[in-house]
Amino acid sequence: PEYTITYFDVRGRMEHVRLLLSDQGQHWKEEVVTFDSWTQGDLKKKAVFGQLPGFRDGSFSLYQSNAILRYLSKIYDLYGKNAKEAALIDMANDGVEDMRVKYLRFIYQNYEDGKADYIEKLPNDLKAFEQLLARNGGGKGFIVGDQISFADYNLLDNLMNHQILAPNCLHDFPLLQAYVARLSARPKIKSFLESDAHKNRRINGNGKQ
Ligand SMILES: N[C@@H](CCC(=O)N[C@@H](CS(=O)(=O)O)C(=O)NCC(=O)O)C(=O)O
Repeated sequence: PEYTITYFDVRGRMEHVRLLLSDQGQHWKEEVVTFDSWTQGDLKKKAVFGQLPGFRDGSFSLYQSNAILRYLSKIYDLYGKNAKEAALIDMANDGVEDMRVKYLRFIYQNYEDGKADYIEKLPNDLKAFEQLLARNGGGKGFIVGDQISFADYNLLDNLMNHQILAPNCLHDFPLLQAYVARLSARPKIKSFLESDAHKNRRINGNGKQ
């Protein structure tokens, strides 16, 4: 397949898709959009919702990061084994999306003044994922079922971003701590995380993390 990611030079809302593609042994092209070309060119007008990321699979074009994630999950069998598992995966992914929206609002609108409060309140959100993991076979595997799903890549990226913001944020969540270590040690994920492409890409457009 000919995959292309069209996005700003950030991890942002696409690093979990990059984790998924890497873990599934896939390659992709990066079409990096600068803020100038975004405001002066016609990319914004062409984007369905006037926003990035965009994703192309050959001539097939898609926007909305969670739609991109779900599209790929159907190609690589990352959506659980049945309707119930798929629904639980959707529930977990929607929970990650809620955390992401909160994180992005904090990063872009209230970083300096809101940092202490955001970090203090973090356990309230993390606890939900610790409990979700615990309910799935004692939390030694994936967030739902006994195979990796697209929600795992999203949760992993989200947790790693929060460990950069607050290095000890998983201190009281042993299952999540082991989960991050376990998933980031998967060989293809490990080499992606060690790549310059990943390491040199900022998490957020304003450089705050
Ligand atoms: N729901 C969309 C949100 C996309 C979005 O907010 N994109 C931002 C960039 S980022 O927050 O994803 O980094 C954007 O295009 N901003 C520029 C603009 O809105 O003109 C998704 O999940 O893809």
